[in-house]
Amino acid sequence: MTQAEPQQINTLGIVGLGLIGASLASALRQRGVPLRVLGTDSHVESAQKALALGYIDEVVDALPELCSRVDVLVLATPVLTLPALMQQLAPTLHNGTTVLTDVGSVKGSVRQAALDVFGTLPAWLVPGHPIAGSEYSGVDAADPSLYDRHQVILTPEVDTDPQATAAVRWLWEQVGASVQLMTVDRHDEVLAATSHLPHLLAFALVDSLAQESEKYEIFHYAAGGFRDFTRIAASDPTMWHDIFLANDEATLDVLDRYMDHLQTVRQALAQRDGKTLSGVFSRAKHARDYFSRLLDERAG
Ligand SMILES: NC(=O)C1=CN([C@@H]2O[C@H](COP(=O)(O)OP(=O)(O)OC[C@H]3O[C@@H](n4cnc5c(N)ncnc54)[C@H](O)[C@@H]3O)[C@@H](O)[C@H]2O)C=CC1
Ligand SMILES: O=C(O)C(=O)Cc1ccc(O)cc1
Repeated sequence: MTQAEPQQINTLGIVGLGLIGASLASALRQRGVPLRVLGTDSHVESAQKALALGYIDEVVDALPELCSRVDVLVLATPVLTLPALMQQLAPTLHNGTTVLTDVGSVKGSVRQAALDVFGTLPAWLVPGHPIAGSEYSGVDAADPSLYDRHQVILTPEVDTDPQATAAVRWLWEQVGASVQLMTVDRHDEVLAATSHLPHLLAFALVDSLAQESEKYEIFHYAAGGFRDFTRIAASDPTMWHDIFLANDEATLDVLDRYMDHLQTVRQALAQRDGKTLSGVFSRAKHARDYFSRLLDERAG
């Protein structure tokens, strides 16, 4: 499939200057991409800090003005804030001169919000999701190399303007990312398995152990595996509240399958069935070894 050439993009807008939004702005700046970047954040100090650090060129708090002054507008706020933002932007976006994209970790809820607000899926809407991030949040966590050699998934629909998709692709490629296209449903299913379920397990494990009688004493002995779980469990509660409520169905599906498998493992342990346990461990190790180069590349 040939890709459309992006129309000239001169001005970018970012709503939400936290980890993901400010990392994008700082990466564009560090790489010398010739774009004027306007931004806003409901937390006034975050926008001022992004300006002071030179990540953005101007703070523009009024959403209609911000939208009307940019070629591409990126929504980089928690997933459940997106319907209200789209509602506020709708009158300005109806002109169709601005490409709208987002970075939300769930895509079905973004599509539904667009349908609710616009009555149809607009040709200038290109939902997206950078598969890059960390347990840190806020403008202070911005990292200009965050997207380097990482993937960004875009979920355009059949009626999406190819030039709008090309513009968003171009943007992410400027900061070192490689762009993949996917359907919304496939995105939410894959991310439920590879990102949302692991976060749910980490939150639940750390919460459960922290509630036991020794309380926090066990954290003194956290090494290796448990330490890795605690890193994930340090992720932002607001962001993950929104992700799980927005992707509940796909997460429940994969959680149920995982719980079935966990029951099998539990039973094997209760019955001292070493053969079954070894089978589980060997297959898991084989999968990790097989994909280790790919996984290490992404971790860099
Ligand atoms: N943290 C991560 O590792 C990743 C997060 N994402 C997605 O990116 C989005 C942003 O996440 P982060 O940057 O990590 O969160 P963050 O908490 O670091 O930044 C979000 C920013 O949005 C601002 N904000 C919240 N509501 C707003 C509103 N109504 N209007 C204007 N600003 C508002 C907050 O003040 C904050 O500065 C989320 O949708 C998340 O699902 C995607 C990939 C990775
Ligand atoms: O820190 C980690 O382990 C992550 O997995 C970061 C992350 C969080 C949410 C996303 O939608 C994508 C990446």
